[in-house]
Formats: sequence, structure tokens, C-alpha cells
Amino acid sequence: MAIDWELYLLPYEQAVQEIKVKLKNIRNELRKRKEHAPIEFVTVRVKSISSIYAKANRLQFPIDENIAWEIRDIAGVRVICQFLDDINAVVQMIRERNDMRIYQEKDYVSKPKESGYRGYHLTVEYPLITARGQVTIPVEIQIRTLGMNFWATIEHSLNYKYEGIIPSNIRQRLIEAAKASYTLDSEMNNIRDEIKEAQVKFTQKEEVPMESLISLMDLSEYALNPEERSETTSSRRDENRRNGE
Ligand SMILES: Nc1nc2c(ncn2[C@@H]2O[C@H](COP(=O)(O)OP(=O)(O)OP(=O)(O)O)[C@@H](O)[C@H]2O)c(=O)[nH]1
Ligand SMILES: Nc1ncnc2c1ncn2[C@@H]1O[C@H](COP(=O)(O)OP(=O)(O)OP(=O)(O)O)[C@@H](O)[C@H]1O
Repeated sequence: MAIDWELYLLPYEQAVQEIKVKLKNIRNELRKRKEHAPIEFVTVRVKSISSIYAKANRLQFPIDENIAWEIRDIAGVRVICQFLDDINAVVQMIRERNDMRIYQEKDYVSKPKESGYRGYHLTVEYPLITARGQVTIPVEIQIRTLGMNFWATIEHSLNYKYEGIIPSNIRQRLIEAAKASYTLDSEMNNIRDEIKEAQVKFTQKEEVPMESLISLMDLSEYALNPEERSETTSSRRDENRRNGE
């Protein structure tokens, strides 16, 4: 029987939205408590139907009701952190939650992929209450630093541009860039206590939330996700409005 995609994808949309709210609430609570929040921002997406078909064909899975358990990243959450240590903190935080169960972990932080890609991936089972009762949804959670996310976003666009066949000289430069980015992440991690202290002081003095700091630094512009970009842009618009601009 043909899949009704609109109905099929509904719980995946609900799952990513619920997880996003939960993770953002943790970040906001920690900021209110003037504690360092290991979560900088969270983006989510549900895989498009064409991308589901492309992946199923590539991996030779039949398209049926079971496809979400074969592909496993139809529901995707991405958690972006400031520091390398924050990645472990987020993983630990998820391990301790009883509203989701980790069933696969991939550590591409200590073991990067051949491309140079780094990130920590969890696949979790997320119980969801729907109009028809409880269902379990597989969700992929990718945890990256700002630097790793920057690199992956650029590499993803180049892959798109070159239709998956990036010329070898550019590939090599990407590998070098990934190494440089990791060196920066490691160095920032080493001086993180100084930075965290400065950020807390700055926040207390100016009462400027970290979101505005990031938007002032224009980090949001370097890519990320259209949804997150528009969120930041609208918070900047609100700020300008407050300042009478
Ligand atoms: N930009 C970029 N993203 C990557 C790369 N490798 C993995 N990713 C991200 O991580 C996701 C899947 O990573 P893996 O955990 O390696 O999954 P996999 O089963 O080995 O690979 P897939 O079959 O593509 O899902 C991808 O969908 C991307 O979002 C990479 O080299 N470059
Ligand atoms: N877990 C995730 N959380 C948030 N965004 C994601 C996640 N995984 C992928 N994305 C983003 O979603 C967009 C569409 O990706 P898409 O699902 O088509 O392919 P992919 O997951 O990157 O690759 P593949 O199909 O090979 O697994 C891309 O911008 C990608 O970076």
C-alpha cells in the first residue's frame, strides 16, 4: 500500500519539535541561573520525501512503513555547543534523561570521518503520545561545536555544488580546514573557564543574553539553518525595535 506521507511524517515533526522545546528550556533555565549552558542553539528538520527516497534507493531499502527504522534520521535534531567539553555534557545530559533511550552512539569527535567531518551522533528512541496512543520514533541527534557546524555547513554546500564529487584539491583543503578548526576548538576549550567567567560577567553587567551576543558577533550569518537564521534575525529586529531603530 502506498504511504500517505503527510500522515506518516506527522509524528516525526511532532517529535523534533518536542525535543527542541525540551533542550531549549534546559538552556534557558541554565542561563537564568547564571550557569554555563552547554547548549548554544538547537535546530531540527524532518527529512524531505525526495531525500527519503534517495537514501532508501542508495541503501537499497524498500519504501514501506518500516523505512524510518532503516533510515533512522527522518527525524533530525542538531545541538550546537560552544566548547568541546560541552559536547560530552550534552551527551551525558541525554544519557540521564528518561524520556528518550539511546540505542546507537557514533563518536566522530575523537574519530573524524575521512572527509574531516566531526560531530557526536546519537540515535534515540523517543516515545510520543499521538491521537492514536503512544508510538516510538527514532530520532538522530547530532551534537557539534560552532566550529564543527561551520565546517560541515560549508562542506555540505560544496558537496551540493559539485554533486557529491568535490575536486581532490578542494577536498584536501577541506581536510586541512577541519584540522585547523579542531585546533581552534581545542584551544578555546583549554581557556574555556576564562571565557565562561567573562561571559557570565558580561551577561550580568549588560544583562545581554547570549543570543544577542551571538547575533552581535554575527555568527548566525555564517550559515546554519534558515529557521535558526530567521529566529536570530527576528530577535535582532525586536532588539532594534526596543532601541527605537
Ligand atoms: N557535511 C558533512 N556532514 C556529514 C558528513 N558525514 C556525516 N555527516 C552528517 O551526519 C549524517 C549521517 O552521519 P553518519 O552517522 O555517518 O551516518 P551513516 O549511516 O554513516 O551515513 P548516512 O548513510 O549518510 O546516514 C549525515 O546525514 C550528515 O548530516 C560529512 O562528511 N560532511
Ligand atoms: N540531525 C539533523 N538535525 C538537523 N538538521 C539536519 C540533521 N541531519 C541533516 N540535517 C540537515 O538537513 C538538511 C537536509 O538533509 P538531508 O536529510 O536531505 O540529507 P543528510 O541527512 O545530510 O544526508 P543523507 O540523506 O545522506 O543522510 C541539510 O541541511 C542537513 O544539514
